[in-house]
Parts: sequence; C-alpha cells; structure tokens
Amino acid sequence: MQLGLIGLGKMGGNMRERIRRAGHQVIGYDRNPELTDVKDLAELVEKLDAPRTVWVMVPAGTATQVVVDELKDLLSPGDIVVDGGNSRWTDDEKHAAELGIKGIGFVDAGVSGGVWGLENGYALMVGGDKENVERLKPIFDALKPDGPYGYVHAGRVGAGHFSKMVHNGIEYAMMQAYAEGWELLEKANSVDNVREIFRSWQEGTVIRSWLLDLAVNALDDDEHLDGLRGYAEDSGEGRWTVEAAIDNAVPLPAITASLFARFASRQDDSPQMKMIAALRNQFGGHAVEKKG
Ligand SMILES: O=C(O)[C@H](O)[C@@H](O)[C@H](O)[C@H](O)COP(=O)(O)O
Repeated sequence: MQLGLIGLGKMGGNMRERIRRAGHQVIGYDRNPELTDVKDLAELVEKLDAPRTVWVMVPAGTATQVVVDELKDLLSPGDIVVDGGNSRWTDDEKHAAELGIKGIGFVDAGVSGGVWGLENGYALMVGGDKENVERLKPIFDALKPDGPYGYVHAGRVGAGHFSKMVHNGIEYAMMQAYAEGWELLEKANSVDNVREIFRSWQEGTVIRSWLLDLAVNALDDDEHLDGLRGYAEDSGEGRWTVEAAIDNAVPLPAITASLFARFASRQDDSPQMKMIAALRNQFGGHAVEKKG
C-alpha cells in the first residue's frame, strides 16, 4: 500500500521506517529538509495515487489544524486523512466534519510506543467509520506489535484519541506511583540498594511493567538520578483526562494527583505553602522559615 506521512520527528520518522520494512511505499514530508522526501504538501499529494491516504504525525493543536486545513484544499473526495498525533479527541469531530464537507474521510489513531516503537511496534487505538478503518488495515498491521494485542478499532471518530487519552492518564498515575515509592525507599534508608529493589520487582511481582523496566534503565544510567532536575512538563492528555472525568462525574483521584504533582514540580518555592506557613504562624505562633 502507499501512504503519505506528514511529520518525520521522533515518532513519524521511525513509523516511516517500520511501514517501509513491511513492504509499503511511504512518501514522507517534514519541514526539515534533511528528513523530507518531498518539498511540500502539494508535491506529496501529487505523488500519491488516488484514493490517497495521508497520515498526520505532528504536534496536537495548532500544528495539526494547519496541516488539516492545507490537506482539505489539496485532497480529493475518497481520500482519507489519519491523525496519529496526540490530539484532543474533541478536535477529531471537528476535523472529520471539516474534511467531510469535501468528501474526504477522517480516522483518528492514538499511537503508543515512543522511541521504542520502531522495533517493538506501536499500539494503536483507532476511531472512525468501519470502511475507512478497513482500508487502512495494512498500515495498522505494519505498525502494530507482532503479538495478538496492540490494536483496537475503538469506535466512531474520536474514540481512538479518547482511548489514548485515558491510556496516558493511567501512564501519569503509574509513573507517579513508581516515583513516590522510589523516593520513599531512597529517603528512608532502610534498604541497602534501592535500584536492586526496583530491579528485583521486574519479574514475578504484581507491579512488574514496562514502565518499571524503564525506571530500572534510568537508574542504571544514573543510580540516584543526581543529574536530573525534578521538573516535568505535560502535553495535555492528563489535563483532558481530568476534564473528561469532571464532565462524566467520575472520581479520578490518582490521575488528578499525578497531574498536579507535575504542576508542583515547576515551582521553585510553593506559593500555597507560604500561605500555610503564614497561617500556622498566625494561629499557633509556629515557626516560619524566612527568605534570604
Ligand atoms: O504512549 C506513549 O507513547 C506516550 O504516552 C506518548 O504519547 C508521549 O510520550 C506522551 O504523550 C507524553 O505525554 P506527556 O508530555 O503529557 O507526559
């Protein structure tokens, strides 16, 4: 099968390679001249045979919107656009409607696997009409892990990204739990070697997982993570998960706490803890630490 792929960064670049290895033809476009196969989107579309399939793998939000707008003008009825980025699921309905006016199909694909996906495969959570999804099956088969799992047609447009969003919410909470356990072990000074405790958990335990394996990798690189600052960004999926929880009145204490822990990581000195210190001092005369 033939595929146009837009965005050849850490994810898209490896996906191009994995799809090619499966014997498909991929024509890639990236703003970076060293990565791209064509000079612009017009040339990409021109090189593809109709009906075309174009997979968009650029950052969620404005960057994806710009590409969808351009594709709407360049593509023809019967073509399909796949959004494989980490888009907010509500954007999918909008993009499907915008492209649908011209008879262009839309499929959303939540893609998990990170930089390891080239070798391990990418887990795919897909949303869209059955016939559009069926047409893309050879590409999904090329990308997915080799085993029986790792691919699902989750439902209508938006269902793929909704599933991926919840996956990422779980990812936040799992990482937070490992991080908290690690900090407690390091601080309490009750075990000889924290890294070896983590390593021992990799087999046989209830909490073994790929994230745990990656935690051990990180500790092998830097046993006490001395070289890192305790600072974590977020790209939106955790926030949207919490928003969806509010919309559906579903309690998500663990995922919400793990999102808020990232916000706290960006503060050098917590304003709210200043207020708590001030109030304890006001009502109880408890000591405060002064600046300087
Ligand atoms: O499943 C995956 O492969 C990851 O979840 C991937 O999608 C990405 O690394 C996250 O989007 C990072 O998300 P944050 O920046 O919000 O941590």
